[in-house]
Amino acid sequence: MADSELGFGWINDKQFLSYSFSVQKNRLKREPRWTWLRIMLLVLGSICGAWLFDYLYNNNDLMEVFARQTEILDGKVVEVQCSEDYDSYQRFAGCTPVKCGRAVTDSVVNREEAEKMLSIARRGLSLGGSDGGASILDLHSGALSMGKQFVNIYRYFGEKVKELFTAEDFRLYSELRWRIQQRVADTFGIDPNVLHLTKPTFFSRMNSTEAKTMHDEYWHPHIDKVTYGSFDYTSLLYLSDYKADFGGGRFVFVDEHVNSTVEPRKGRISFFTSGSENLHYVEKVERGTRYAITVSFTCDPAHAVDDPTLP
Ligand SMILES: O=C(O)CCC(=O)C(=O)O
Ligand SMILES: [Fe+2]
Repeated sequence: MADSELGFGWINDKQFLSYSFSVQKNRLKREPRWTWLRIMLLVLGSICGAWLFDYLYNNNDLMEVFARQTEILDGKVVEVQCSEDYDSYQRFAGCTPVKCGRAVTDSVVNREEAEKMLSIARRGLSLGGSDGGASILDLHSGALSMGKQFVNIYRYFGEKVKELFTAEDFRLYSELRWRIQQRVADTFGIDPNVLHLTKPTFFSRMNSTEAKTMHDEYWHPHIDKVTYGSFDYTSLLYLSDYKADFGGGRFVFVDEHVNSTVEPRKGRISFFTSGSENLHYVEKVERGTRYAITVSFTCDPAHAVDDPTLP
């Protein structure tokens, strides 16, 4: 065979055979190293790719789950350092937070009781509702979202309200409020009797309808002590289930490095000291409807309110 037919004009058959043998030998020698290098590059590339995808397309904030919807928590408590917010207000020894933190429990209110509270929320909110995605009903003042404003259900609907709620509804509210108060006091090492219910105490209903007024914009980070003044300890009783009833709408504690979420679960109570050590927001609800009730406590007897009662 002529050299030219081989296509390698500058070597003959014998040279070619010996060349290809030595190339194969070298390749065999090099192959394990190259294979490992390729695998390592592939793994590294995949990790970087996944990280980049997550960074570009998912929420950029680092998040950890404090309470997952599927968990049943007896009581999960995390202590955080108290902010100085409480110094701007009168301090009440044995009540004003000196130990601050956040906690979640699924064992204070059962799902049946939460279902009954949900029924109260549905009935009350059926009278009105915001044009945007967030409606509230404040049982204490009677404030109900209506279109782009609020009305007083007790004045606006008069007798109709009496037909809507029963004495049992209000009894249940008082019973659950007292149980929550005891758990809050126990967790933060204070006497439950030094705590007072404070206003606003309200049901909330959130969905994905576009906001029409600033009252619909529940997703801004805020400090309850600043927003509501009298609050020292905030509690939230969730009346629907994250994922099953709605998407989005997780509660988020905003922290320096990693935010942490509470996934609502029917009957779950999330409670925390109300200062800036517990800056938080609610994620936008993406689908379905999310119900909750805010029940909060003050140390200041001047801001105490009685339990709501039948008008
Ligand atoms: O519904 C929630 O999870 C929180 C609501 C809230 O932050 C508030 O009412 O101040
Ligand atoms: Fe809040």
